[in-house]
Amino acid sequence: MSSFSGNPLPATVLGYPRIGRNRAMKKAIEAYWRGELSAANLQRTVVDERRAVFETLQSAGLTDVPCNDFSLYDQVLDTLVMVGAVPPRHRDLGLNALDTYFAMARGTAEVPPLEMTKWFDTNYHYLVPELAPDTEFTLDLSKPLQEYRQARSLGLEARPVLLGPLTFLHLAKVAPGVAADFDPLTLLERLLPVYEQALAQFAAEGVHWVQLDEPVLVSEQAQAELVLRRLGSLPERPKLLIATYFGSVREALPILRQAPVEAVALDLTGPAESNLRDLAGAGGLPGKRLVAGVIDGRNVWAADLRAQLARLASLHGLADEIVIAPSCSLLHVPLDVSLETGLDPDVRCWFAFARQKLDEVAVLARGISAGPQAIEAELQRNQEILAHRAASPITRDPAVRERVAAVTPADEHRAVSYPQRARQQAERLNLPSLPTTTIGSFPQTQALRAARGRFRRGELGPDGYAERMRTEVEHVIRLQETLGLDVLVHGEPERNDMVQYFAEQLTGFVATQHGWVQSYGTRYVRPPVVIGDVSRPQPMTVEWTSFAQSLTDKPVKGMLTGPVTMLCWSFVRDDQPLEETAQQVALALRDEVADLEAAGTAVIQVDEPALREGLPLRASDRPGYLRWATAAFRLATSGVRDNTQIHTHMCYAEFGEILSAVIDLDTDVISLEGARSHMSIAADLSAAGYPSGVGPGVYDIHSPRVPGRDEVTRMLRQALEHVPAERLWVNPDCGLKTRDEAEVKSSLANLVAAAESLR
Ligand SMILES: Nc1nc2c(c(=O)[nH]1)N[C@@H](CNc1ccc(C(=O)N[C@@H](CCC(=O)N[C@@H](CCC(=O)N[C@@H](CCC(=O)O)C(=O)O)C(=O)O)C(=O)O)cc1)CN2
Ligand code: MET
Ligand SMILES: [Zn+2]
Repeated sequence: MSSFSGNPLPATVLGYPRIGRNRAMKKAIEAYWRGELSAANLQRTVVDERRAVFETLQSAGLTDVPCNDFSLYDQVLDTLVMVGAVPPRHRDLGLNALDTYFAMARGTAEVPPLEMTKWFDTNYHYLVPELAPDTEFTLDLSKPLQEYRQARSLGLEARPVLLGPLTFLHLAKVAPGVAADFDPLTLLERLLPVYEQALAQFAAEGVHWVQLDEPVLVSEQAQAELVLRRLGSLPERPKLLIATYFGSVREALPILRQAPVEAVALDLTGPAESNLRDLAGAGGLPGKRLVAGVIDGRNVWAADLRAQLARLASLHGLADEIVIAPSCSLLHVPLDVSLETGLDPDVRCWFAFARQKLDEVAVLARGISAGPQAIEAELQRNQEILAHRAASPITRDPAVRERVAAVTPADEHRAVSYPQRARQQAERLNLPSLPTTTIGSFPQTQALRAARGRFRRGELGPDGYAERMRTEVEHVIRLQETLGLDVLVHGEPERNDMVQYFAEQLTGFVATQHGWVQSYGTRYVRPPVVIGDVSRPQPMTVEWTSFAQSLTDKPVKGMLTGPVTMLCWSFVRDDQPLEETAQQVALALRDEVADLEAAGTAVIQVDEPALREGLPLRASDRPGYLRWATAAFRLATSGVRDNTQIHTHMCYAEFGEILSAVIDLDTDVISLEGARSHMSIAADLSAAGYPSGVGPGVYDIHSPRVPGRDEVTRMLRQALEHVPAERLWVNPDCGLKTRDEAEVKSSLANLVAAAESLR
């Protein structure tokens, strides 16, 4: 589609990716951290990349463009700064505003950072505000105003995006040292005046519209009426768009209808399509603008434009005005599919990344304003692409389907129960009590990544690359032996990422070259795409694991990524239930597990860090999800002999709601993250009747801080109050890939010393 020139169309986006062209933001911010770029030059990059996005949005022909959706790290952190809620420990460092910001994000030698956790059910992580009964709020509107003024200088009347007060308070946690029963929502009366001042300042600046993001309305309505009434009834304010996303608003719909605001954004994709029925049933949004989220903002499939036009037509009369948009910020999809020159063009055209989604909203807007005949050519081409995909043999593999159909309940269960297996495993492995291990990855150094870069560019041949990786594996094995760890790992040096690495080897997935999506701060991932039935043409990890095992007498753990995590961190098919794809991935992994076992691997870890993240936001959808998710994991792992030990690992989780699912996985050992409350997870698991081995992470790998021996010993003593010694494992709380070798050495030495002192 060519770029637009003509009247602006009733089309917008709720937010756009901010990683910059060619990952410019990552590169600039990390250079600043290393002291290689000045604050002024960092700011220059921000302005340049911000401008590039404004220009992209403008050239796509959108009527309304957002601003303040850019960020140096995270939009929740930006909101925290906007309302002046910097925690005392970061404020007291006495740093300038920029360095205080990064101190909250990353911590310093003196103080830990804010906690990081998942943004709803996505793979994006935000920083968790810490609030206390005495938290005071003061307004700092400089960032939103700066972005607004930049847009205006480019001839754009942009719409500042603010995270709304309800969502901000819901996402916050109780500050350290404050009673756990303190409810941040009680600060609403103190926070609302700051939002009122913000709206007043925007009005004084001449801002037309402000977008308040309140995704929490999808699951929580407490105080919503009050907030919308208070902000809506301000005398001097810009028009207000209340943006909801990640699901249908149900109970919040009457509140949004009644609220004295000018516009509401609703997710109308996937299961949230029920918003459409509810809207019609409720009599629409009279007197308001509806920002209709008809384009899926979280997945990468080209939209069915004709179907969306029909859906938009059904909205006729339900609002005063319809503006077409993606269902949520485009933060969660890659920038531009036209960069993917490595993809088969016949497949590439099935996808729409952020840039292509702009064209989709624009073309739909044109179809609505000027009639479908005005976009006949686009509709035609779109139908051809969809028909081509539906008929493509790539999408269906009869052999895979037959195998899935033949799965029996027996395939999803270990032959004997845990106590019996545990005895046989203990005999085979002969481990000391409180066995020590790590979660899999060792530091992914710049040198390793550079070697992979040279390999990709053809400057290093496959043999040279494999040799380089073997050298690394050997180094990691020797290091672990020197440290005295009990169950070793090969270190995962050959993996670009724990999901992409497997996707690159499985039929049915495609990986991208440039499809970066922000995961947190300056850490990005390239989620692969499931385009067809999944199968495993050949073993994926056996050579590396066997090589590592050949170097040592200690057991080396095989290391795989589980079916649920493979799907949660990929873009999934929209033409079949997730459950079916999960079974396909599980069968591929089951074969890998069998091959590892046949090669002599006695311990196999299948990571499921995303099990919690995949939990549906709505409680009523959860049991169904947990049923198929745990079944897929067991399908992948229960084909082994009794004396093969299956581990899993989970992180980034509030485990409370999934404890019984964790038990249902029926693993022999689980290692868990729990940076804040390490040992309470041990208590919770044992209270829930968890029967098998558990390694509650004894230190936080997200921070460069090295834990002392006594600290680790203390943690283990706490854990021992809940977990009997013969079932307690000693490990960090996640993989070590983001750390450097010096930190890893000292931390693991202290970990091993602590375990030994307790034996
Ligand atoms: N998929 C996924 N989701 C996840 C996690 C995860 O591990 N994977 N963990 C949690 C999030 N944590 C994360 C932790 C670290 C990184 C991370 O380190 N990302 C790297 C990129 C990792 C990667 O894909 N690396 C590739 C490409 C590296 C690269 O940039 N290469 C250069 C070339 C290097 C050179 O020639 O010098 C280039 O392409 O320009 C590789 O190693 O092969 C980064 O942003 O820097 C991401 C997420 C939750 N979600
Ligand atoms: N085995 C993986 C690693 O150690 C597990 C990471 S979970 C995000 O990196
Ligand atoms: Zn982890």
